[in-house]
Amino acid sequence: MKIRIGTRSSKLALWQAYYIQDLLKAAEVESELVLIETKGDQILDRSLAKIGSKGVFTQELEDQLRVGAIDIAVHSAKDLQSSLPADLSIIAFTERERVNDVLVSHDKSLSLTGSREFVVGTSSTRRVAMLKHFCPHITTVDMRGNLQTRLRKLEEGQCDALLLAYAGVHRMEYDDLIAEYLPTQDFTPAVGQGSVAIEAAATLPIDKLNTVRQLTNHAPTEACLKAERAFLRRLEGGCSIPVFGLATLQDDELTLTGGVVSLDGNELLREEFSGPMKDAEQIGHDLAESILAKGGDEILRAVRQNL
Ligand SMILES: NCc1[nH]cc(CCC(=O)O)c1CC(=O)O
Repeated sequence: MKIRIGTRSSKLALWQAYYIQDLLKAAEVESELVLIETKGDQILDRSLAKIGSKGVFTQELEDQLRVGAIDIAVHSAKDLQSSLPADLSIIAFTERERVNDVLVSHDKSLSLTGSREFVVGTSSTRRVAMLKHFCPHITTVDMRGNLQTRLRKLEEGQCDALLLAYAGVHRMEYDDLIAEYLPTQDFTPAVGQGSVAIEAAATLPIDKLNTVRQLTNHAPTEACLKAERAFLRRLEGGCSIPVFGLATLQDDELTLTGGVVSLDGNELLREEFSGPMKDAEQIGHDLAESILAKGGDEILRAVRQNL
């Protein structure tokens, strides 16, 4: 058996693809990487929210899954839209990395907890809105491009710091530049942050599916991501709306905290729901219903009009 692994060719995407390849190799399962360019890789001069986030980093990979040119597609779970077409599914979620966002800078004395004013580069609507909410003294500048591009912009002085997912910073070995780990209680990460998701078409032969799943899936992470993704799905969101969600497990009890923040940062709704791990998707759905009923629907309507 040989597994063809489809991946984008950014350094982070390649790290993820090699990570999957290594998990397969440990069980002597052969694989090869197939590099695929997506719209998100080509268009670098417009914000993701404006391109329309739906499938911007995934569409071309999904096309190749459908025609059977690749067996699996590897994604950051965070970048995968919350509802997939009926003929595609996620067959595994890898064990999650630390989920925090981190402040990245050459100036290690920078912190978001004080009142010091500085400029933070980010292209995420969630991070911009959260900074407005928790740190109104901070100025943000839009910063597209892969991690290497953003770091170059930091070097050039276009901003004083970047706000990024720890997972990506660590995987690219930029830990030395971490000035601060943001607490997840306030800066709750994006749904799926820190896990690698494997997508496959319904036509993937069952022996390949079982092999890949058995060697790469992490059951506790899967339960958490199912809850988070059900939450996001009910809000009809992808990674470009200012929604956050994080599930954790204690024994078999799953706790999901999540919410939404208005683009101006003025309103932030957050709630926490718990229940047995087997009800992960129900918990996510129920949390979303509650957030919508408490004013989340209004916030999201305004967000969609503004993007
Ligand atoms: N939206 C881009 C993206 N997709 C996944 C990661 C980091 C790795 C991860 O969270 O799995 C990043 C960069 C970032 O948000 O800093």
